[in-house]
Parts: sequence; C-alpha cells; structure tokens
Amino acid sequence: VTAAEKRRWTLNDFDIGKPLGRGKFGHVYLAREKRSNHIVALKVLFKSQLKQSQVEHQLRREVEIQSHLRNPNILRLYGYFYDQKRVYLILEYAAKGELYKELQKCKYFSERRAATYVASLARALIYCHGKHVIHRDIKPENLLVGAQGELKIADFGWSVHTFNRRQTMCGTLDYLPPEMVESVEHDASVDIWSLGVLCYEFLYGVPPFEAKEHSDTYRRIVQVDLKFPPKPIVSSAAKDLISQMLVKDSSQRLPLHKLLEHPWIVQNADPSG
Ligand SMILES: Nc1ncnc2c1ncn2[C@@H]1O[C@H](COP(=O)(O)OP(=O)(O)OP(=O)(O)O)[C@@H](O)[C@H]1O
Ligand SMILES: O=C(O)c1cc(-c2cccc(F)c2)nc2ccccc12
Ligand SMILES: [Mg+2]
Repeated sequence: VTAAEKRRWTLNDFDIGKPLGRGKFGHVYLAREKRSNHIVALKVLFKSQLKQSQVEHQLRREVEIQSHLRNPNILRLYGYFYDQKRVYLILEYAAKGELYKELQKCKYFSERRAATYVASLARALIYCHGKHVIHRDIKPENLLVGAQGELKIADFGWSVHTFNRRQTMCGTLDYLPPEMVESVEHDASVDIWSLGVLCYEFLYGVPPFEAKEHSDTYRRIVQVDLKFPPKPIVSSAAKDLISQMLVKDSSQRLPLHKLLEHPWIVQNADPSG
C-alpha cells in the first residue's frame, strides 16, 4: 500500500467541485487534492443511511478489497476517511461518466465497440478472480468510462449490497445467473454469465431475459430462454460467444481466458482496450 493510502485524509485536503451524480447513500463530487492537484471523485456517504440499510460492514469489507485492486479497467479507490456524519471515499475520476448513458444514446454498440468492451472486462475479471474476488456485479450502471474511452468497473463490490438490494429492493434481476436467482451458492462463473448478459445488451440494446414482470424475467433466466432478435443484424460469431456464456450449468460456461481467444473477440476487439 503506497504512502498516499496510509495517510490520514480530511475534507480540508480537497477543493470540492461540481456534483458528478447522486447515489443511493449520498452524492459524488469532483474534487482536487490540494497538495498534488490530483483530480478525484469524492463519494460522500451518510452514516445514518448506511446504518439504516445495515451496509456498513459490507462497505468496510468492499473498501478493503477495492483499495488493493490495481487494474486499468477497475476504478481505483485511493483512500477513505470519515467525520461525525459522513464517510468519504476517494475514487479515481472517470471523466466520460456512465456507460449506460452512452448505450441509451446510441441504442446499441457496433460489434467492434462491444467486443473491445467485453475483452477489457474479461481481462479485469480474470485479474479479480486471480485475487479470489468475484461477482463484481457488472451491469451498465456500474461501468464508468475513463478519459480515453476505456471502461472502469466502478461498483467496488456493492455487489453484495446490490445483491441484497436486488432481493429486498427488487431492482433489476436481469443480470443474475440462474444459481443466484435460485440463490444457491455461486462462484466466479457468475461473472461469466453477467458478462454474457452485458455483451447481449451492448449488441441489442436490451438485456436477453427482459420481461414486464419480475416473475417472467425469473422464469426466462432459469430456463435460459435466450432468443436473438432479427434486428439489429448481429454476426453468428457474436451469437456463438453469447450462447457459450449464458449456460445454466455454471461449470460449462466459457472460461474467461477462452473468451479472449474466441474468433469474435479476436476479430473485433481493439487490442488497446
Ligand atoms: N469515479 C467517478 N467518476 C465519475 N463519476 C462518478 C464516479 N463515481 C460515481 N460517479 C457518478 O455518480 C453517480 C452515483 O455514483 P454511484 O453509482 O457510485 O453511487 P451509488 O448509486 O450509491 O452506488 P451504487 O450504484 O453501487 O449503489 C454515478 O452514477 C456516476 O454518474
Ligand atoms: O463512525 C465510524 O467509525 C464509521 C466508519 C465507517 C467506515 C470505516 C472504514 C471504511 C469505511 F468504508 C467506512 N463506516 C461507518 C458507517 C456508519 C456509521 C459509522 C461508520
Ligand atoms: Mg449507482
């Protein structure tokens, strides 16, 4: 852990800039650390709300995990501090904001753009799994975009929280694989499933098992009711990859290192990621 992470941060160390967005437990602000002039995103979480939602232990554990993850496609957590009422997380600033806004704007991505994103996320997940960190809860809302257009997995483990939120706050089930929807224990292959769902949504603009009612989404997931719409036109190589990821038996899903060798990725992903 570098010297920067060890030091005691306070709010006085930062000039606070414009709000970047509102989250479940507070606001995120653009900020500049005064001594280094380093631009960061300062995520402010209210202790009262964290207590109310009983997530303070998860927050501590995930901050612990996140501060040790170093990968170009995972948003850095540089440090944290807290005062009487709030907890502050010092995060890498993702200059181009949320990926899902970009997806909404252009409806769906080209095969080259989708493959480039999927390859960079696969590399980040291989890195996470190598450190026994799983289920980073990859869905468009949790993906931010850096200044050079590179993807950043930005949820730093809210996955446990989000998972509970999904169960209790009935957020979207769309990204859950069968074993999570049927809430049996799960392993790193849950991320392969979610990446397959994400790849489908990048190419078609909607997640594969979307339905009006939760119960219908649930059924479509556990039955792996995977259908490819006639529009937009998508290559059979892309459909082949998605079909190898969205497999009910988690041990049969395409391993992430095999994904990086898949023809669709090899032919479409920009190596720089
Ligand atoms: N590091 C960052 N760089 C740029 N913008 C950010 C960053 N972190 C958060 N934001 C913006 O602030 C918004 C809220 O942040 P975030 O989603 O992390 O809060 P949250 O919703 O409480 O977290 P979660 O979605 O995991 O519950 C994001 O949607 C995004 O627009
Ligand atoms: O008053 C505290 O000691 C406190 C500390 C932390 C905390 C400590 C380290 C890392 C982290 F992410 C959060 N979270 C809280 C959440 C709710 C209420 C109080 C606290
Ligand atoms: Mg959010």
